[in-house]
Amino acid sequence: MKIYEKAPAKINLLLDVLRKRDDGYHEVEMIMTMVDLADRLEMEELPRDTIIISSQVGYIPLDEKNLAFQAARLIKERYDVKQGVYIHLDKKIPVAAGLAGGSSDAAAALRGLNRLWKLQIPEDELCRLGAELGSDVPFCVTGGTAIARGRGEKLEHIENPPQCWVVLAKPPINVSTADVYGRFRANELKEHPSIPNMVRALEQGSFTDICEGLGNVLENVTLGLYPEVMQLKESMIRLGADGVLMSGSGPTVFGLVSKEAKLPRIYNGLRGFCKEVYVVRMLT
Ligand SMILES: C[C@](O)(CO)[C@H](O)COP(=O)(O)OP(=O)(O)OC[C@H]1O[C@@H](n2ccc(N)nc2=O)[C@H](O)[C@@H]1O
Ligand SMILES: Nc1ncnc2c1ncn2[C@@H]1O[C@H](COP(=O)(O)OP(=O)(O)OP(=O)(O)O)[C@@H](O)[C@H]1O
Repeated sequence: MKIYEKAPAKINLLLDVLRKRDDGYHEVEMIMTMVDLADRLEMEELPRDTIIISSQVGYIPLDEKNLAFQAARLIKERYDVKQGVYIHLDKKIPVAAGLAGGSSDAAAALRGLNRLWKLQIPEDELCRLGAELGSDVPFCVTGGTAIARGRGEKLEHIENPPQCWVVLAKPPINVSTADVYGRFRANELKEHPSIPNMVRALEQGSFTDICEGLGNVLENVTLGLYPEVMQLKESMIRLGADGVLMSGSGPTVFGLVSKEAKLPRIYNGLRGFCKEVYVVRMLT
């Protein structure tokens, strides 16, 4: 039997860092949501005790470094599954982009293998397993729109956020999340973005307030390292996006746009100097 799972990309509407923890991770407060740019996983049971990963792209690891491989290995170990699995990753999400592509693949593998092997693992347990694989994986297991605290694993969902267009632009640089967090200095922060304001804006469906409330304290680190990310932000604003922010540790910049009629100008303007531009919808 073959099963399929979608693995959508996430964006951070808000990312705040509270402090560095003793375990080396940072205590964060974020608001994340999914967009309809997605990888697709095809999973097929193998009679042998083995995990095989393939993909149509050549620039991601296909061995135990792949997060989908790690998800399959974890579920096999914890639930004593003797069968193996073949997972094909149809990659559409740009890699090392701040869009949680690998994390979403891992989450989709957890959801899919739970179905394939009829394990009936409840969602909160899948999230706990996901947290062992990466900080963004629990959110990717549940999807939707959520506040994420702790390392990213403590989730509180926000119901019925409004829909809007999202333009994503990824400059041709790869950013290491560990490096960005490593360079972040909490004591140099002058302002924190407001979680309550953003939650209110989402709950009330106020697009203007959502755009005003966008904030990511990691932006300054990445912008300092890569001026082209700043240029991309400025271009998106100039071309008419209503709210613009870097996602995660970057380098992808997203623009929220309420009116469809604005999209061609923004897309064409960005494509003039940035190869990877996507027009997507927020997944609500
Ligand atoms: C930047 C975000 O993507 C925003 O959603 C996440 O905070 C990072 O999520 P992720 O890529 O799943 O992160 P992980 O794979 O768990 O960690 C990668 C590295 O980022 C740093 N890291 C990550 C999460 C966190 N709360 N504090 C950290 O300091 C750590 O150095 C860690 O070694
Ligand atoms: N299934 C996968 N898809 C893409 N990259 C993967 C995968 N598994 C492991 N990786 C590795 O993870 C690294 C980070 O890729 P990913 O696309 O997940 O980053 P990201 O979008 O910045 O994630 P985040 O937003 O969670 O920090 C890549 O350099 C790649 O080598």
